[in-house]
Amino acid sequence: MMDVQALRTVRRALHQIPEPGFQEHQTQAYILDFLAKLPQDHLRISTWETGVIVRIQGTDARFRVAYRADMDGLPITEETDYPFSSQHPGMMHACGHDVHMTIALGLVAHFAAKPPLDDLVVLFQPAEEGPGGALPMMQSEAFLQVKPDAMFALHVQPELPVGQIGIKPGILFANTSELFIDLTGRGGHAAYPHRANDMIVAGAHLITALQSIVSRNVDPLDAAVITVGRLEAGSKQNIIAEKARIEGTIRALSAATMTQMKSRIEAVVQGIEAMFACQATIDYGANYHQVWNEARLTEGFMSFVADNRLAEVIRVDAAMTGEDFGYFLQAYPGFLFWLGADSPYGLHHAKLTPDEGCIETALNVLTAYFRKAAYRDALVSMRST
Ligand SMILES: CC(=O)N[C@@H](CCC[C@H](N)C(=O)O)C(=O)O
Repeated sequence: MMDVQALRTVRRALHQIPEPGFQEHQTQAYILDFLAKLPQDHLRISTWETGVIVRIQGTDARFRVAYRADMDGLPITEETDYPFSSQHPGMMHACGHDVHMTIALGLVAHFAAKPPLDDLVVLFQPAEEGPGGALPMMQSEAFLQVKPDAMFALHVQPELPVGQIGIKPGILFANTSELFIDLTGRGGHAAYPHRANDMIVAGAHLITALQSIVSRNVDPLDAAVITVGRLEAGSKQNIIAEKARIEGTIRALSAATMTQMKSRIEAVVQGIEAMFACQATIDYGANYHQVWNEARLTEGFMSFVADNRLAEVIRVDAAMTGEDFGYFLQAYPGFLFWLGADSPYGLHHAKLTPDEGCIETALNVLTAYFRKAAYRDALVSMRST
């Protein structure tokens, strides 16, 4: 394995250059530069949009498996005390994608020097936070040329200690949909509310009404979330706002509940239109398919990691996070696991500080798993059923 200090240097370099989805140009250039310095005999490197696809030729390939890392940052102003904090104002790697990419680069470096049995494809995928790079990458010619038999990924988990891995078969992450609602009324002077149509008041009612959907319409034994993360309205304290924009996300463990929530949102929005005599439009933005871990591969991986004492494996509950890796897992068997990264602040927080020790844990687990082709039995049994 590459030495730990060199990998920390890679993570810190990537941490400094967070970029929005499909704008990961500097990140892509860094990755390509890193890859160019590795032994090239068994590597085939291509790009797709701002992503990178690396194929490592196996020595006795019976299967082709893929490992995916996401690349984009978030529009958050970093508040860590890192000497290597973000150099891109207003952007931060606050979801651990810098760590994910470092692990993927460590994996390529390891197998470039001594190739695995099966073909291993390592994907650097843009735009996980939005608008979603997995689906278009999966449909791209570049990906179809390296179509795998199975796919794997991880996500850092600040709430688990370093050395622990959290996973379960079946659903791990929720179905998600973005939510953008634009309200249009009539602007005017603050002193003449009766001659205007105030979209701040309409927006405030709408946000409150949206909260009733999960609490009053969804079966309490079913898990669902509606979060409004952004509200934009008005220009000055004494001007009545003509427009309001509400941005949020909807999550559900079942696709049927997602459909039900959308139809309730539409009814509530129609009610707001009637109540405030305004016009509303709804846009559901990017929708991510649930992350569903294939049972045989997942159970096999859990036993492999535990039996070889590579990490402490715990069976976790499903989470309401989303991941466009869910699209890959809809089409290809595989799994995603949580990697303990022990940060006092969570994902999407300006002070997220994952413990870099998690990089070593991940590489110990993944290099052993791919080196031993420990997924083969599960794939063989899936072929025969
Ligand atoms: C792991 C994680 O935090 N993923 C994101 C995925 C974003 C999905 C989409 N942009 C949305 O907001 O619905 C998450 O927020 O869970």
